[in-house]
Amino acid sequence: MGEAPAFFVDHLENGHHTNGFGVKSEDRDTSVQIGDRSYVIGGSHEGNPLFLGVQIHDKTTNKWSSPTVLGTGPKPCKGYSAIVLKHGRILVIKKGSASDDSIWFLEVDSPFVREQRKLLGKEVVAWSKGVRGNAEKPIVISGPSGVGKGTLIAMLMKEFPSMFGFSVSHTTRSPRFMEKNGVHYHFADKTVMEKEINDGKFLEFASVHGNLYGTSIESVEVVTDSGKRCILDIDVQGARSVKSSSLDAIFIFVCPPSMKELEDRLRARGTETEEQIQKRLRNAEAEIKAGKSSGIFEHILYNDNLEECYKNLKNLLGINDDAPVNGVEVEGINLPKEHTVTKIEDKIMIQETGEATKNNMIVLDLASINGGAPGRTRGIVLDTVKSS
Ligand SMILES: Nc1nc2c(ncn2[C@@H]2O[C@H](COP(=O)(O)OP(=O)(O)O)[C@@H](O)[C@H]2O)c(=O)[nH]1
Ligand SMILES: Nc1ncnc2c1ncn2[C@@H]1O[C@H](COP(=O)(O)OP(=O)(O)O)[C@@H](O)[C@H]1O
Repeated sequence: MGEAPAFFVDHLENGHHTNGFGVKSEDRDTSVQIGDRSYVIGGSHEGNPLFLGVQIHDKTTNKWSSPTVLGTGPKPCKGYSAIVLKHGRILVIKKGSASDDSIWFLEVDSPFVREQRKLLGKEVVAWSKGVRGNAEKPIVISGPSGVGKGTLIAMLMKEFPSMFGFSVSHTTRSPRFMEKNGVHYHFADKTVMEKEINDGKFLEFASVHGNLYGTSIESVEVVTDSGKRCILDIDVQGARSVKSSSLDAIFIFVCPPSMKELEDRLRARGTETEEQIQKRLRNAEAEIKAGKSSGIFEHILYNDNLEECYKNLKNLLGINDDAPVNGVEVEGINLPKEHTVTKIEDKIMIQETGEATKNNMIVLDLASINGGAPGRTRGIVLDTVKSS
């Protein structure tokens, strides 16, 4: 898909037009055209006033459709500017919104959306909030049951509580003694979880040791929004799905020193029945093989001596004793309530309008944006050009 020409900002003419659902679009709706399709952004999603609506009009069939909308999108507001970017994204700028909620990307044909469309077998679009600066990449940690993933992650979160946040997965397995719902896992009913997977609420999911596990899009967004670096403890199948998404993570596989040691650790943990231990050990061999040879993981760690392994983990994450470790500051983007938007190459010019205007212009440089749905689009550079 080619990039739209500059100055491509299109508000619906006269603001009123009846769509295929018999719903009147209001004058705060905004539409953009990509090929034969118009994407109309405005109103609410499926009658829910908390979610901004997205509808698609196909010129060739003259039909309207309501796509499945993935990710937590912007809350509806008074008006929007929308502009087509390359790689199947639409930049949506909210008028008169809070500074941490002003810049959004609606992905209509990104690799993530294409993948989800195939998976769910229906029309899909996905929201991703735009943030300034570059947060560190999320971390995916995989490895066989009992190798020490949870232990290593707990050490990292304890030492650097403001830097790392854990993506709390959903699972249909029963909670272990000491495991808390919403902290270690969201313990879920199978039917409910399957429905949510069908509704596109999950970034990835897999059947592991006879239970369903999955990472919801929201669980990743919650961590990213807190300015922390997201850690995902997921199996190899899940890691493969994340690898093909736009999450742009670091992939680490943890190996045991031997199968005998793995078995001893699983038994010593005392959380599984003998039958479950046997199942996990059977699966371990295939997981280790896949972990080492699949090309998914750029780092393999051996967890023999725990302290040494933890030190190696910190090293590969770029944490050493000399470097200060802090959370990432989440900076907002303050935009004028009334404005016009124009685009020249990767730069978006936001010009204040209205009576009390000082004619200052805000420039968003999108040349280095990265990440995207599910999660946040990072790397927006912001500049203010003052009128002389
Ligand atoms: N694909 C996927 N795997 C997960 C998820 N959450 C946990 N897992 C994996 O499921 C497996 C079993 O996890 P768990 O029952 O907690 O047992 P443990 O690994 O022995 O602590 C591990 O390999 C986890 O990495 C998830 O959201 N998605
Ligand atoms: N390097 C290590 N040496 C000995 N025991 C370990 C080591 N790492 C972890 N353990 C222990 O092994 C058991 C399994 O670790 P855990 O973190 O629960 O594994 P996972 O999350 O990969 O299933 C726990 O009882 C933990 O205390």
